[in-house]
Amino acid sequence: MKKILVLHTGGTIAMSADEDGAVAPTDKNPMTGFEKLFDHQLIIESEEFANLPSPHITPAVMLKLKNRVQQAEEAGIDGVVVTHGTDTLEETAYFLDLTLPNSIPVIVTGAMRSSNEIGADGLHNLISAVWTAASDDARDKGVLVVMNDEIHTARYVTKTHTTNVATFRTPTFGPIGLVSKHSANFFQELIRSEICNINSLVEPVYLLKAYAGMDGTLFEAIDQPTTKGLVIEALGAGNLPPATLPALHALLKRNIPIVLVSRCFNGIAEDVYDYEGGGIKLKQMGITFCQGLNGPKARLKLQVGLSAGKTGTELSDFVSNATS
Ligand SMILES: NC(=O)C[C@H](N)C(=O)O
Repeated sequence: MKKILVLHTGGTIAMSADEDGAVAPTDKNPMTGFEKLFDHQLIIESEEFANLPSPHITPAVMLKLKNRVQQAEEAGIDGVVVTHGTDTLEETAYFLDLTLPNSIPVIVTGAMRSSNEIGADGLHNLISAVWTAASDDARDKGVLVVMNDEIHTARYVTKTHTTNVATFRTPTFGPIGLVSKHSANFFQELIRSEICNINSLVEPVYLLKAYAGMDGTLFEAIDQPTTKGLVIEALGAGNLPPATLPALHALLKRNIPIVLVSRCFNGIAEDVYDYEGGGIKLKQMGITFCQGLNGPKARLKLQVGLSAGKTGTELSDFVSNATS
């Protein structure tokens, strides 16, 4: 019998809709009390993380969650399920993936429909997540996201649709496994990356999205003594409007690390174009290209690297690739 800890943090999975269809957190989490569904597992539930809509989840909460999962493995727990709102689910899952040194399965799940809506998906996702957390095949695979019968890696999964239950997708190569009635089935594995077992957070690290006609105004606005880092979702393969460059030079002059990803849904950022604001020029300025992550995850990777005390080349090597 496996001991599975279910950490409830909130989100639509723990919400209900009123007669007008307005969705809000409930007084009693509707996802608790299902231990009887898992006669072969010992389910331990915890609501210590309150009942937060995931737009209220911060990196500080993610760090507490990381410490709680680490404590659970040291206490002999065989697997952990985290129920979470889907708006920031991929960020919490990736933060845990970057910072958890343990090998037990850690599965993050949620729901796109609240608990009392027709076709509610929360309980099905919770059951799938528990079966995956209890699977020996889910060990040493990093943090996983289980939604809609699919198993995705925290590193690459992203929310692609505002309401659809199939919203979580992994661009390019898809899920690494599928959940059938009572088992988790894997058909891919990730190249594991460095783990930073941090216990504090460096902040603030900003994220800005580039757009046609962008100038330096927003970059000047974050050029503050407190700023610790910046990630830019750049145009195409990794290019920026020329009007942004003076403000970026000013940030780099103050040794503020700047990391660049593409705002494109698929593909990777690389220094291809040799014109003013092109990727080759940006790399020559000292901007680090991050391959394989979206903007929010690259921001977390930069923040975790800084929080682990990385600087200079060590930091740029750490953030330059999803697998580094
Ligand atoms: N489906 C969800 O959970 C969305 C909700 N707004 C949340 O992230 O808390």
